Amino acid sequence: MTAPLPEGFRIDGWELGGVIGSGGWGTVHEAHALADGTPAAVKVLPTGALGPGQRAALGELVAREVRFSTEADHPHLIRTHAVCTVDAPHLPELDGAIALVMDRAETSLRQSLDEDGRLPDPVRVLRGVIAGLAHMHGAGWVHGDLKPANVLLGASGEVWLADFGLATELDGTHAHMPPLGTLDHLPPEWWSQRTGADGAVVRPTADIWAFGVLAHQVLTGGLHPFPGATARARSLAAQAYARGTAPLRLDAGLDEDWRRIVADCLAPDHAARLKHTAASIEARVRALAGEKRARRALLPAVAAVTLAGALAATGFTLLGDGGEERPARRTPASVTPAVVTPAGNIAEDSDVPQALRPVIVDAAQHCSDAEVTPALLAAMLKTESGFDPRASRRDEYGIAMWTPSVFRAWAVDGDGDGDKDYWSPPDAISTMSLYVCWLDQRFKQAGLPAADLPALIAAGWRTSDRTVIEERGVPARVQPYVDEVLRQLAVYGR
Ligand SMILES: Nc1ncnc2c1ncn2[C@@H]1O[C@H](COP(=O)(O)OP(=O)(O)OP(=O)(O)O)[C@@H](O)[C@H]1O
Repeated sequence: MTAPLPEGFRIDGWELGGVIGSGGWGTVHEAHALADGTPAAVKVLPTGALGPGQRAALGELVAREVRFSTEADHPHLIRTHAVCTVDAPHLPELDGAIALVMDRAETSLRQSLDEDGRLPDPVRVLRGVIAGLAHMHGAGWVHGDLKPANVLLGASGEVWLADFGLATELDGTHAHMPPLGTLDHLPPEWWSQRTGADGAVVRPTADIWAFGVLAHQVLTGGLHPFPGATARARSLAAQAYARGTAPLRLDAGLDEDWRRIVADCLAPDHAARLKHTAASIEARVRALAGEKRARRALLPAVAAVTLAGALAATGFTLLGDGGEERPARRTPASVTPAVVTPAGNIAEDSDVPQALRPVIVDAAQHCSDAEVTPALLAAMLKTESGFDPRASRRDEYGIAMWTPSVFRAWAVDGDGDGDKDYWSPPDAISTMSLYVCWLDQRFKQAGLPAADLPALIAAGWRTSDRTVIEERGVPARVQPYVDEVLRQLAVYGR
């Protein structure tokens, strides 16, 4: 094994700290940006000692990782910020090595399960994992190596999928990948597939199987769903189950809802698993997490209002005639007596239309970062459009005033009608939540002051993540907008 680069070594604009760990291809270091101290992790992949075949394989892995990471920005996918070449003529083994500069995680899910067994909030972690996976599949990618070691956990509670070396773009309904992967998370059909020159066929249903195994592990403090002392034995048990010669025996500690989700993910073959997409599993996990959270926080009746009811009550209908929606003006929300507002929920006596509240609460729950609350989303919507789904201004449209090109890059189908549309409040608000969640994480990673995050998020929404990070605060030109959001936030979140 090559000795690591020394602490203090500089690669382009980054200075290395201590070693975090090593994998099959290289070593991961702590690091920070010389310009502003932004923490990062740098994966150093030496190429010197590799034979030509290995070097080509490594080049391929890096190219996939980088291409994926630049194309698939998402709050639950780790980002590669830069790819550099190590310039160290005095260290021949490392000279010319590839260095990937990434978001820095605190630990991995593997490590947390090994050290702590049961996680404090396993469902939140699973929500992050399935949201990242749903985004990948939606963007036409398969992860191909989903396992606890490839789920990284950030210092502020971020949940990131990592290691996209095996991520492969879907080619129609499946893609090919080299036969690597990890025994413990490979679907049973993998063993009967032919591996031609292109490698094994990998389909989204393989990730769904892997999520089923991972969810079982996370919910049971690390137990694999199939018995066996070794990965080989467990995979044989999974194959026996898939052939129908052994039943699926999930841990007795799983509650009924989770038991159903895990069993669906572990449907015995590709065809049976096909009907459970990452998006449908994500919706079930979110509903489960939302229900439990709502019960815990004793939310008012909003959580029970259905989306359809909410839409009908706003006068917003989704019509099939040429895809045109015809929203009607809402009647003002009726004022109800003030109640104690759980932190971040919307004050009952505020002017946020009642019918929009479940939509906003649901969208905020999609983000696991504490700053993205229903009250913050409501304050931004009020400031943007006064909650008017038909609002427009230059090239910004709808209740969240989305610029179409930006919306397209992030779009979420919040109302589940198969279309992503900024005129639809659930789509516009869910997408807003996803985007501000990402802004929040960017600003935390950049080390901006935690107390300023709501203001910074509002500023980032009006400008960009880069502008706010470069200015290390709210740019003067959007200060009036930010002040208004904060004023509304104080009213809604009190
Ligand atoms: N961005 C990151 N931030 C913090 N720690 C990281 C980051 N990426 C990887 N690590 C940690 O560094 C160690 C090595 O990771 P690496 O991805 O190189 O290998 P691996 O995933 O353990 O194995 P392999 O990639 O060979 O399957 C692991 O402990 C991993 O949790």
